[in-house]
Amino acid sequence: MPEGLIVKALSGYYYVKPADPALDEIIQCRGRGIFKKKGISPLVGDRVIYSPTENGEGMVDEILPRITELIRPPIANARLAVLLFSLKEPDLNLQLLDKFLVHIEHEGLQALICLTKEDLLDAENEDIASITEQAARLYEQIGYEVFITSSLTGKGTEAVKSRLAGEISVLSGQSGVGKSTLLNAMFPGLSLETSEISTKLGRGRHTTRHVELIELENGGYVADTPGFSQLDFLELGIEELSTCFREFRELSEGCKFRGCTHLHEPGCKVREAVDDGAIAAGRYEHYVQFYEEMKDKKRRY
Ligand SMILES: Nc1nc2c(ncn2[C@@H]2O[C@H](COP(=O)(O)OP(=O)(O)OP(=O)(O)O)[C@@H](O)[C@H]2O)c(=O)[nH]1
Ligand SMILES: [Zn+2]
Repeated sequence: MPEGLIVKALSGYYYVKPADPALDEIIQCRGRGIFKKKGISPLVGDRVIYSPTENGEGMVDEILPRITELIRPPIANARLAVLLFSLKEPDLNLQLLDKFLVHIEHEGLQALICLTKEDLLDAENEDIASITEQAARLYEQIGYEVFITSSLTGKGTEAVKSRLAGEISVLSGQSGVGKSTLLNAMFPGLSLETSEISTKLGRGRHTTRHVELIELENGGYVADTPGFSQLDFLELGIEELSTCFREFRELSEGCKFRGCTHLHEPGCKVREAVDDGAIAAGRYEHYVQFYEEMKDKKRRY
């Protein structure tokens, strides 16, 4: 039976791209009734076994094991989360970046940080230039890949492009940080609509949503949906939060108390590292803020 990739799901149909490169037509498929009975739903990004039916359509018979599974957006097998944060317009927001990173760590994806609109930094913006450098160095030290990009000058775009090859990626970032513009700069054939145009039409690009994978010319796929649209912490246990701060993980094993929250317990290695400067104060501050936010939510629900 042939294998394929679900690239779109809409109105009960799954659109499957055959794995065989000789078959370049997308096949419109239904899912087997058994999936529904078992409470399984095929997802965009699923590798599946399908069988062609007489009417030129097909049937998804089997879903191959997933390596990751996101709920919002509903996508299987994405391995890379590309986080876009503009250096200006809007200003770099490291608290939001850390929030995204918590979610990505929780989902088990790899994060790739793109600091966009580098061309907007000029001689008058020395402060921002040094904040940018510091941020890039900080996140690299923690173990993330960081790219500084400009879709206007092309800086960094080739490097990001080659990282997307062969991967299923989700792009995340606030509205206006340049997601569509970056995709267009990397893959001119795509001609994605950017914000200016959609505001003219008086509606956001992402108002009617179905999830779809955009095939890239280098064998990668990007989800055409804002990734991680829901950034509340409802799915995350409060005790899991500190494990989503990568640089806390190993250190926390040395904390005096098991289940140390790193807030006020004596003998806390994480807080010691903050005092020594081994953990950035800003990251720790965000940890405390998110912790409080989660505690608050628990009280309300
Ligand atoms: N100067 C400069 N402007 C950019 C760059 N990238 C994007 N922009 C501008 O930023 C605005 C928003 O860009 P989009 O690509 O539409 O942003 P988006 O993240 O896709 O936004 P949403 O579709 O709302 O999620 C547009 O006016 C772009 O021209 C860049 O590298 N440099
Ligand atoms: Zn601790």
